Amino acid sequence: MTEVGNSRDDSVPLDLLQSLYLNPILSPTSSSSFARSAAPAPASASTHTRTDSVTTECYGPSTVRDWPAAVAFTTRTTFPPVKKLAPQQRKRILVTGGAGFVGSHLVDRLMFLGHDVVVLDSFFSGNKTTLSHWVGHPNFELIRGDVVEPILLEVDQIYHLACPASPKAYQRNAVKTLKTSFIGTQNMLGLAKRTKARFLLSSTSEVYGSPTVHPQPETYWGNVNPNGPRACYDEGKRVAEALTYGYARQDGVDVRVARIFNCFGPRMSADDGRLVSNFVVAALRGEPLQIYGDGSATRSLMFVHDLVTGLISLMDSSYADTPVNIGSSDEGTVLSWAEAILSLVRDLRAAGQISPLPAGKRESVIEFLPEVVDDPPRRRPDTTLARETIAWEPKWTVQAGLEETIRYFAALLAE
Ligand SMILES: O=C(O)[C@H]1O[C@H](OP(=O)(O)OP(=O)(O)OC[C@H]2O[C@@H](n3ccc(=O)[nH]c3=O)[C@H](O)[C@@H]2O)[C@H](O)[C@@H](O)[C@@H]1O
Repeated sequence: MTEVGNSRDDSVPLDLLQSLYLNPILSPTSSSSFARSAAPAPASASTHTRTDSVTTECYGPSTVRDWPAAVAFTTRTTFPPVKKLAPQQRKRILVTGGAGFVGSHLVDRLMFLGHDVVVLDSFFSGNKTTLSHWVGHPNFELIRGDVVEPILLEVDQIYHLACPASPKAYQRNAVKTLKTSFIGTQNMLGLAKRTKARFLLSSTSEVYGSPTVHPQPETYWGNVNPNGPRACYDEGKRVAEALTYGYARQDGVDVRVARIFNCFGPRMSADDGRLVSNFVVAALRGEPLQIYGDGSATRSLMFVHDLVTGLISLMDSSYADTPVNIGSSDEGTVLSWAEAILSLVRDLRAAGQISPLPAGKRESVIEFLPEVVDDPPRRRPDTTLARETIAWEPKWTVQAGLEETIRYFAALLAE
């Protein structure tokens, strides 16, 4: 695969995207000018060069008159090349939670496509390093702020992603998760109403709870425990959906809702707590892969570049009637995913693509722990609607996505 995207207009070369999360870490010597040689620029691309600084010879009395232009260091950063869009095509896009795992990949894509991107993030579960490569770019703005506070901005589109997504993170502060889902979504819908921006809510497969219908179509209303440990997220996202359609019906806000199914990829944090990051990190460290329960629960795994393509396709489509499942049909048991990850790590090690096991460590084993409360026993999206309305379906195999993720974590752990 050389391009990522759904159509000619929204495609970005894969190696450009990779250069922002993989190449610089894998080859430290290339870090100062990464993307330049590895990645061909798209046809109509412009490169911005930032030069902060002036001279390093400013300490003698003769140069004092140059103050304050002179500073004591010189930095020079070449930004990755971005498309140059005509003013009528170029949008001002707000991404809440843009410093998070999914948000940062979405921001990379929107930046490469040539838009003006504003990120609003509280850094509760996001991380500044995911976007550091754009800081200072004229098309990019990073605001530290919490969506539970209203904000005044002028934008054309809002991708509302802000909310911790891993069960470990969203259960850590259940009330905060609920406030983010309700008040945060209300604030962003209010902003959409005022600015007439199109609004996309990142919802979740967790609105289906422990499903009694399989696979899950958007018409299924779900089976959620309203007061269990996952309720803060499941019910939070359900009320966020209700609010979204409330603003659409009552105030004419132009809305889209994506129900996201088990996404993984580079930039998940090593202690994120979800299946793929936990198993990959454990396998790389030579520690046990811990399965909660007997490993028979199923999940359908989707690689992050596919998700981002789905989000952009949905935002830019005319389909606004109902939520749309964005997920992969590649369903497997938790045990089968653990075994697949162990075997891929073994193969990549044998091929010399990642470093050998740490000294004194043996290859990981699988360990079974007690199951967690209300863990959905199975999950697979029915993606007919996505195919029919936004012409989207995943292009990455789970194996290709896992290999990319393993290389990323191997590089991260080696740092
Ligand atoms: O993407 C989704 O559809 C939703 O799924 C996730 O929830 P969950 O499916 O429980 O995600 P994981 O924490 O990755 O767990 C998947 C399965 O693996 C198991 N698991 C996870 C981690 C681990 O170390 N061991 C283990 O056995 C879990 O018990 C569960 O059965 C996230 O909570 C949501 O943000 C997201 O919207």
